[in-house]
Amino acid sequence: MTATPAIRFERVKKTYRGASNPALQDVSFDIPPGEFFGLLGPNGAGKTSLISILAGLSRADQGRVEVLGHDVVGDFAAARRLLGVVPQELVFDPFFSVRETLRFQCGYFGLQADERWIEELLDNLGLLAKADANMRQLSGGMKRRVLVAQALVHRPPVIVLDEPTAGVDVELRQTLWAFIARLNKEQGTTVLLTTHYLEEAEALCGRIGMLKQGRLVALDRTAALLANRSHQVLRFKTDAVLPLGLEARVTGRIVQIKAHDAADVEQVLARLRSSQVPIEDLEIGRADLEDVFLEIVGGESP
Ligand SMILES: Nc1ncnc2c1ncn2[C@@H]1O[C@H](COP(=O)(O)OP(=O)(O)OP(=O)(O)O)[C@@H](O)[C@H]1O
Repeated sequence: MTATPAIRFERVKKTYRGASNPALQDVSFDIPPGEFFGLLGPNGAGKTSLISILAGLSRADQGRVEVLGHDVVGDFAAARRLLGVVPQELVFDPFFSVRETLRFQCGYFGLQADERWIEELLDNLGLLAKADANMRQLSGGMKRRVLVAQALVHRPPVIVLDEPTAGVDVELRQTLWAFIARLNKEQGTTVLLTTHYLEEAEALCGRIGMLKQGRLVALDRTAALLANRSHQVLRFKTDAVLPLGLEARVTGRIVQIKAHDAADVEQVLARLRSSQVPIEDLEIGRADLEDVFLEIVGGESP
């Protein structure tokens, strides 16, 4: 017998009023307990819509969504209590302190505040020094840390993070991921993450789903997604303009070109040489998740 999935999406459809295209079209997949799952897709693919339905903030037109077997509509209170949601937007009551915000959140779930756990959260998220500061006095990065603590304060077995690292500094990203990875590993907490940072998803997520225009276009183990790509990638830096017709991914000075075999590599290098393109720091590597993403989702940025 298979365990009840931590999260189940079953034929979820959603079209916003007045929209010409559906935001979600027949999305179905399960996330088993204990998994670290990454949901990827370009802007407007439907990631936030799916998470809003899961969190009970929005309703699907059709389909069913469950958290550990509890329907998010019919059994809303139970489903919501099992979820810790870190939303994309920073919304707070500015008159509470950090500690009060966390205590208040426990009350929302009808639970007694667990002071030891609150201290642990404050400590692990680097918030101890700000624990008694009013929310309005905090920087954006600190507010984001509180959002994470707030999502975890009732010890949910399933955590949902909607682009938690958008625009945050390296230190917070590292602190956050170390803590979430520990909860996943040590307590078996299920994690559903959306992010535009594909290196993050590649490093953290055991399995990945990709949405495109509201449809699930890929669903596999991260390692399998990477292994299925047969090509290598030629990476180098240059300031010069590339020869016309050479298909490349360019990020600032960094150029990446697909190469299927050694003959391909030779051919690309010969073209660069004959066009007198000076190159630095040349390396040949494996395709990464960004290559896979671009191949599946088709040219739209993550
Ligand atoms: N409240 C709304 N009313 C109308 N249309 C909406 C609403 N929210 C989202 N949409 C539309 O639904 C589609 C999916 O949007 P959604 O925010 O779910 O995508 P996303 O994958 O989270 O994008 P991003 O990466 O930019 O956050 C988009 O076409 C968007 O314009």
